[in-house]
Amino acid sequence: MMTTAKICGLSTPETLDAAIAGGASHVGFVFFAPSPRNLSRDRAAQLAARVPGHVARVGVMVNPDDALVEQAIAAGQLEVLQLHDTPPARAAAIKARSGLAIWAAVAVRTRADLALAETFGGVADRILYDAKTPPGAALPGGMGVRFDWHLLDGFRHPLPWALSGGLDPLNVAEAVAVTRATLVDVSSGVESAPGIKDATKIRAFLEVVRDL
Ligand SMILES: O=C(O)c1ccccc1NCC(=O)[C@H](O)[C@H](O)COP(=O)(O)O
Repeated sequence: MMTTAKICGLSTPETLDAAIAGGASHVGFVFFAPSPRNLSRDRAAQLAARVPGHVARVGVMVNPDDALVEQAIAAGQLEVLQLHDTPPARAAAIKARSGLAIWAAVAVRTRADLALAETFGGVADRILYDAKTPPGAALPGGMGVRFDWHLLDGFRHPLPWALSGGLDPLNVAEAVAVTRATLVDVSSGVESAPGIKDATKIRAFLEVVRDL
């Protein structure tokens, strides 16, 4: 079983380059104004131009309107749209309009939360199981919160999926051993402060994933 990694919330050329050189399969660009990782269109375009063809550009958005989706796709040369807090019908409309692959984030705290994944059948191309952030939190993701990976034990995944939420270089091997995830996603766990990616931590994370 081979596992690949998405490094999310990149905002500088240096850390983007570290993710690419380290073997990331996907890089994530955040388009959500309250996030410390939010990208301007100019910055997204600058970063997108550095990404080689074998690495997929993922745009991360929170129930976006059509204007934001269009601007983000154009600026970030996006190939995948990762949608948080976006109902299935709206995700379907975004997919129909954009023609891009859709990853639906499913926020998990309890096993009951997994039921949401089923509702994206026929709509999403992948489910991203992410940890549910605390009530009232500013962000629905990217907060370094993890969920009990054993909640996925025996769950019949309705779609291809990825594991996210509170991963870091020290716990990702155990997370994959428990869940058998073939794609993992990280943001805070490779940062030195919220929104500040750390190239050394990115390399460390990707080295662990490569050696799994
Ligand atoms: O990262 C953000 O700032 C963000 C903002 C709004 C919606 C989603 C966001 N991040 C989504 C991601 O893909 C993160 O990588 C994922 O939630 C895991 O984050 P972390 O637990 O910090 O590794």
